[in-house]
Amino acid sequence: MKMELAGLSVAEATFKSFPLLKDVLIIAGPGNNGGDGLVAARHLKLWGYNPKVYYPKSSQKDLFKGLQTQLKNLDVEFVQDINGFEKFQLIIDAIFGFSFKSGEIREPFKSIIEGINNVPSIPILSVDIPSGWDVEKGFVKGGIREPDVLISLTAPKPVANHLDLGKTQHFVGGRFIGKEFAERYGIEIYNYKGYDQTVKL
Ligand SMILES: NC(=O)C1=CN([C@@H]2O[C@H](COP(=O)(O)OP(=O)(O)OC[C@H]3O[C@@H](n4cnc5c(N)ncnc54)[C@H](OP(=O)(O)O)[C@@H]3O)[C@@H](O)[C@H]2O)[C@@H](O)CC1
Repeated sequence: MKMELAGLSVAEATFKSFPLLKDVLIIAGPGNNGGDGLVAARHLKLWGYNPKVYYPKSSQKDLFKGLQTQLKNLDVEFVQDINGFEKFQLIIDAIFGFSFKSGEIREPFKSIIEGINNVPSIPILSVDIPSGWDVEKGFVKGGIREPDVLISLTAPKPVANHLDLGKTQHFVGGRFIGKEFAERYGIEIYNYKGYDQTVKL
């Protein structure tokens, strides 16, 4: 359930930030961060975007197989490589989230991030953590370039304190947590408007 709502938050932040950039490449990593990307791809497709998904290390868990089936049923294309980034208007970075372990980034993700960094003209929306950044300390060499948008899920992580807020728009999508959970873990409940799943900080 959380992945569904988190993925919806990712799609909503995309729509709020980039309503006109319909040709989106979603790069999904091997864990739940990638799952958020798959869910976001589905919503974006239904909202009139033209998402394509690159999912080089797909999970064999039933939940993830189901997410892929849903996308295929909606004619969302899974690309087999990402040569020619230039044809996309926007990259959604759903490669690594809060379980990323700093240090050497293993392939194929090392080369994927290098490829993204080599095309600075395409904006990036990062899901929860800019991929390759240290979850506590922020950017480290080899990490993805500073994203244009970060959507923090559940609550902002320490990495968000290292963003250049002159460049990066920061959203949070955590409407799916209950009051009791928030109080227990000291999580701020933001002022979500109407039926919005996200709020811009
Ligand atoms: N739980 C919740 O409440 C919620 C969670 N949510 C979402 O889940 C995300 C966390 O998901 P997660 O824990 O599945 O892990 P995630 O960050 O996707 O990546 C793990 C993968 O990365 C890999 N890997 C690691 N280091 C690596 C390296 N150096 N180089 C290469 N690979 C490396 C690692 O590989 P392994 O070590 O297993 O070989 C593993 O396969 C979170 O950020 C948010 O988006 C939201 O939906 C809201 C509610």
